[in-house]
Amino acid sequence: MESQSQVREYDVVVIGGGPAGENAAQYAVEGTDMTAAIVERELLGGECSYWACMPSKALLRPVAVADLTADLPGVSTAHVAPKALLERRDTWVSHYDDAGQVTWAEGAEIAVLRGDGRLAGERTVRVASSSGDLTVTARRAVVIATGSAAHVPAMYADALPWDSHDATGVVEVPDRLVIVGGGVVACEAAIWMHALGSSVTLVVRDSRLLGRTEPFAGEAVLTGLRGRGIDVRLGAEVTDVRREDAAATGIGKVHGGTLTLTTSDGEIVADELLLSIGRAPRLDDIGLSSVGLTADDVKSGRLPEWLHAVGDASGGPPLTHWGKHQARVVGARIAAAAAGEVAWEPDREAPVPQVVFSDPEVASVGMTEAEAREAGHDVVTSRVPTSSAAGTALLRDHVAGESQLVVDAASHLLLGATFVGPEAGELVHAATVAITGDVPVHVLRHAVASYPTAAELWLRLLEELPRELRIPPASPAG
Ligand SMILES: Cc1cc2nc3c(=O)[nH]c(=O)nc-3n(C[C@H](O)[C@H](O)[C@H](O)COP(=O)(O)OP(=O)(O)OC[C@H]3O[C@@H](n4cnc5c(N)ncnc54)[C@H](O)[C@@H]3O)c2cc1C
Ligand SMILES: NC(=O)c1ccc[n+]([C@@H]2O[C@H](COP(=O)([O-])OP(=O)(O)OC[C@H]3O[C@@H](n4cnc5c(N)ncnc54)[C@H](O)[C@@H]3O)[C@@H](O)[C@H]2O)c1
Repeated sequence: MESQSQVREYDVVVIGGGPAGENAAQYAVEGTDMTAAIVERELLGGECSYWACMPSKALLRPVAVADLTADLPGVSTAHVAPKALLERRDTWVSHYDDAGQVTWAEGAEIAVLRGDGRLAGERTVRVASSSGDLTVTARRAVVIATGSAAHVPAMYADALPWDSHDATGVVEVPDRLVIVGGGVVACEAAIWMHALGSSVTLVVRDSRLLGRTEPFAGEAVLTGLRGRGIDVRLGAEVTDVRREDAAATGIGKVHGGTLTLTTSDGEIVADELLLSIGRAPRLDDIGLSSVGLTADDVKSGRLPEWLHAVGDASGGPPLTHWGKHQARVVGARIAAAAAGEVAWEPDREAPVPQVVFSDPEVASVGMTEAEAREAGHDVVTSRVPTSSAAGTALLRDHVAGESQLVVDAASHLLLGATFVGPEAGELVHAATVAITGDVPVHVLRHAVASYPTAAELWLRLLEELPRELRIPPASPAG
């Protein structure tokens, strides 16, 4: 039990024990004699382990496999068993018990301090818990890794809508579920909730799904969702929400009586509403003003040398792998500085890949065609049906989607890539490597993929590029 006045000192103190915070602590002290502590107020492992990536993918994978068997002659068609599907989810979230992660932290010699962490001055963090306050000072660095929180506009608040915790932690499957939003959470949750038995309506304010990806990817997902019986209303604005007897019944349970949504596309009556309209860094109430900083300072990286921000809290792309990458970079910087060295880093930021585990799967990295043009590149693209390689066509009977490369005509360098269809998430990594390593497309043509693997789609994409991109660009005159 901590006493009111207890003070402890570590080399590195991390506020927030999600994947980004855990990696920052680990990479800062690993192989050194420095000490680290992670302050966590809920479960060590964060959103990703219990309420986001892990449960959502545990729910989606069996659905994808069942879909595949329905499109693959030679095997019997499998069906989703809702109770077993939820049990699989429970296993993957360790029944909401973080003992395994605590064992990992102890093994890495990282202390876990339970409670609410707030900055309380330079290199100082106050940890408040039911067992009293603890003051922790950091000899070297403090890392903010507090994650992000879902947007809930005032219009929705009284209806107590579901957020992603409820959707990934679903216990009671509502008969009629309306999902507001057309982004990643909406496109993934629609699939597992439909598979569990909900009749799903997606209300999308924009004219397309997955607005930050190539338009052809959003169109393929729209066709996929509608094809499985999900009602997708594009360009529909919600103007009013009413609910009878809203009640805080608990995570994943239906939060009260019937809901009525008034939208520009008519009235929708449902048993539950999942709000998935984006997230924002969780930077309120972490004591930034005690060191003269604001949330904007954190998001724009204007921080004193002892303070760092990683993961969703940094305002960067809210993705686990990106947060973990930032954390490895920051951890290495802290370790190097403590040794009087400077950590090696590439001279530009790595490209950010993302996989949307929708139907069909969408994977992208780097710039879209529109982004590349906007950035002033002379752009060449090549787009082919994802079924157009023997290896992709063999994966199932009907391979939906197209895939595309975006290339800079002057340098022959890959600027971006999007894959839609089976194995998209695996196909995109070669693009990430090519962009990170500045491999021009005339060289990539000589990276031979095995026949007949899905990776041979790369050959199809590269062959579709103009012939002049098959040899090195002419050197600039002079
Ligand atoms: C439904 C869903 C599915 C997703 N699927 C994927 C996916 O497949 N792939 C992917 O890359 N990304 C996915 N994401 C995004 C991913 O979950 C986040 O990018 C990732 O969890 C961010 O990690 P983090 O460590 O920055 O923050 P978090 O995982 O949010 O962890 C932050 C931790 O800090 C703690 N904390 C916050 N404030 C304090 C405080 N003041 N004191 C003490 N502790 C505090 C919180 O309790 C939490 O444990 C998904 C997100 C959602 C919502
Ligand atoms: N597979 C993955 O990698 C994965 C899965 C789930 C979530 N995530 C991460 O979580 C983040 C949050 O996901 P998300 O789906 O909540 O956000 P998102 O940013 O992906 O999509 C938000 C959607 O809500 C719409 N919207 C915004 N404000 C609105 C409003 N007031 N009314 C109606 N619609 C509105 C947007 O137009 C968009 O369609 C994502 O940015 C993503 O990085 C990743």
